[in-house]
Amino acid sequence: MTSLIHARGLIKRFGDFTAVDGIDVDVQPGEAFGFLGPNGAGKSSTMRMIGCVSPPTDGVLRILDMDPRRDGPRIRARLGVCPQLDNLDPELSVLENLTTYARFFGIPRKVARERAAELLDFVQLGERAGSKVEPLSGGMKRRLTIARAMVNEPDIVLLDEPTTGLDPQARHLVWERLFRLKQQGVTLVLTTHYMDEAEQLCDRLVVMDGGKIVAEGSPRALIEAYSTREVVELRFPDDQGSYVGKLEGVGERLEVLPDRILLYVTDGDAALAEVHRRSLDPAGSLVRRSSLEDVFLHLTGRTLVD
Ligand SMILES: Nc1ncnc2c1ncn2[C@@H]1O[C@H](COP(=O)(O)OP(=O)(O)OP(=O)(O)O)[C@@H](O)[C@H]1O
Repeated sequence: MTSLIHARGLIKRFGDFTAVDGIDVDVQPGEAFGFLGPNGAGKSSTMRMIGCVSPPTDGVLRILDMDPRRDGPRIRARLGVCPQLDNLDPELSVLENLTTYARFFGIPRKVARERAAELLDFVQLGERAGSKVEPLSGGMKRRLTIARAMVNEPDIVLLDEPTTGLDPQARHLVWERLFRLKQQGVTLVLTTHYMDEAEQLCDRLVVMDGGKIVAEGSPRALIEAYSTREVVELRFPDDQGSYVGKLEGVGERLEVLPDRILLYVTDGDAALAEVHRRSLDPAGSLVRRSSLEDVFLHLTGRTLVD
């Protein structure tokens, strides 16, 4: 089967800084594929390359069997994109946000209106068609962005953190719509911080950190591969000084490797937290509270404290 997305040794540099460091990715038709990882892992940079808005610095990238460096506009016409910022037009109504967007793809006005109305029903915003965007809640805006991404009947839908910043109920509504799209056979590629969502939605996941893929597989396989029977109890007081002491106290339950620390947890959703050496102080003994917590939060959607 031909991959819809095929990347080999894909690299993105910003000046001297390497944001995406030689990753390999293949996404098949109908697959829900997730990029998971902490802030700054390189997920959005990867998505922007796939979305043909940012050219790769190096490596092979083929989307829909085309080369983004040559065929960007043709590829973009067949993608649906939900960026992290909704960038909806506040001057336009909910419906017009879709119909205007449809015009960029040369979709005839009548078809655009019909399609937009159907999509608004699909994302449960049919009753808001005539209202302006601004009074909509964050979750509604996100659903509208998903509808907008579907307006050109795309071959691949790219979603950059579709549920970040939403309250649990709004998150659930967005997620449920995405699940419906997946059931309809739409190819989804998304980034997320939440392992629980990734587990429900994604057929395959890559975990990114420091621009590299550090783990890959089905959500279940990843959880099983990185779980142990041991329950790690970590409590982090606010004060950073005593935090270090506490951490040393549970040190035997952390696996400290030359380039990273592995933290194994099995209290419910087992997950792997990888903290690279950059989160250690020069002596290699201090783990900053934010790093461990952030990574754990990003992988599991839960905090370590209590
Ligand atoms: N245009 C840019 N110029 C310079 N550095 C950038 C640029 N875009 C991203 N970066 C850097 O590249 C790294 C990866 O960023 P990226 O946004 O891809 O990470 P991410 O995994 O999507 O994180 P987040 O979850 O916060 O969105 C970060 O250190 C970021 O500061």
